[in-house]
Amino acid sequence: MTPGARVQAAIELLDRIIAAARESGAAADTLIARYFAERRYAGSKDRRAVRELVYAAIRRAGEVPESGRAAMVGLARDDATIAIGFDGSAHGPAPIVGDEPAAKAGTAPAWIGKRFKASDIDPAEAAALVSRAPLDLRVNRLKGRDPPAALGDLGPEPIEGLPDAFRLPSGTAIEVTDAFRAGQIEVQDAGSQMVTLAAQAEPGMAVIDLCAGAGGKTLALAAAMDNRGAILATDTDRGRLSRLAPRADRAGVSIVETRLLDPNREDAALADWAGRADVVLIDAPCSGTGTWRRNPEARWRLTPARIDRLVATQKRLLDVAAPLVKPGGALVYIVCSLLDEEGAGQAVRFLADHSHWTAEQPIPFGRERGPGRRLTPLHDATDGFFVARLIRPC
Ligand SMILES: C[S@@+](CC[C@H](N)C(=O)[O-])C[C@H]1O[C@@H](n2cnc3c(N)ncnc32)[C@H](O)[C@@H]1O
Repeated sequence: MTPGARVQAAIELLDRIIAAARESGAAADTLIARYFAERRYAGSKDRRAVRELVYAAIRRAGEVPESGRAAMVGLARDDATIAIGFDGSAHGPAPIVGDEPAAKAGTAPAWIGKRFKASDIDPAEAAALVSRAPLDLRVNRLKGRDPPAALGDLGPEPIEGLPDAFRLPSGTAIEVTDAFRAGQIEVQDAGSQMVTLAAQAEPGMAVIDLCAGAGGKTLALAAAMDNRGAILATDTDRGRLSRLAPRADRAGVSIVETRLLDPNREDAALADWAGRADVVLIDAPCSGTGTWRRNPEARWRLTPARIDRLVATQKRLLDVAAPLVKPGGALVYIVCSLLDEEGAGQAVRFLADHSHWTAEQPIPFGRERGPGRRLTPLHDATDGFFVARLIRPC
């Protein structure tokens, strides 16, 4: 593809991604995969280059751009090498005219910017939320403690405080390695590994992973438990939960039972676990403001109403989880959001509503935020998280 054809492809893709963001359609990665499935003639170098252009345009625009062309014109105004692609050739976009509208550069929609300010996220912290994330891995202790030797050539870097973690440059194709296929390593952001440590999971414990999804944290808990004890992994999303069992098999994990929950009827489905869990971990559904490094177009999809709904679900899940914890046990509350209303605010509310519960220091990472701790990309070089460890009275 010529430089012009690459810019034109990026414009077409951005149009689809913008429409999907407005209509709650498919994610950018899915749309990019579909686009190239229809264009088999594009080689891997072209695909990579177009993808880079698309993500650079997404990262640059805090508000949803008017159009794919406006997004790319904005990028071209910052970078002359991209402006060359607007060449008016057969497969390229028309040349940029003098006062043509361009998407404004920014970090987040203005209304989210205000909420960041209220949560003490300053502009430098907010800007780091849309930087490029590295690729973090967790060595699966159940299959050996050292990073697989075969990955040595990729230059794995250790991550301070996390003996099982190492970091590779973003974009490393890890899924094709034998070590990945054999379950020796899992892809998991360092922040996600850090907040999971708040569970203090040990062999023999009974643990509920209430919002287990496809099991990212479930597998880390099982490894910390040396595959001894019991984990109940639940979720309301059948598709995500169904991906957990094959991942557990690959990782050599056999202590996990999965259970699909009905939204709003979780208590009935969990009655057999009342007062039994050493730990209930809630990795709650949230706005995901802490994970924009990986899916920056997510900030175009958020609305105040959606955050209100998430806050209500988080509160409900905390109330569902409390009776499942045994006396003296712990409720670990996690969100990958930097907004206090989803993080520290929820923990404060829970402690006010549940007398005699107390908050313990959850992890030795990040910075204190209310009754818990917060990790941010700028301060901790991880995705953004809030975590609290709440103890049920004996
Ligand atoms: C942040 S994700 C979990 C990610 C997962 N723990 C991991 O580490 O990969 C939040 C999950 O909460 C689930 N969820 C939403 N509402 C729920 C509910 N009422 N009960 C249980 N899970 C719920 C979503 O389907 C989603 O999988």
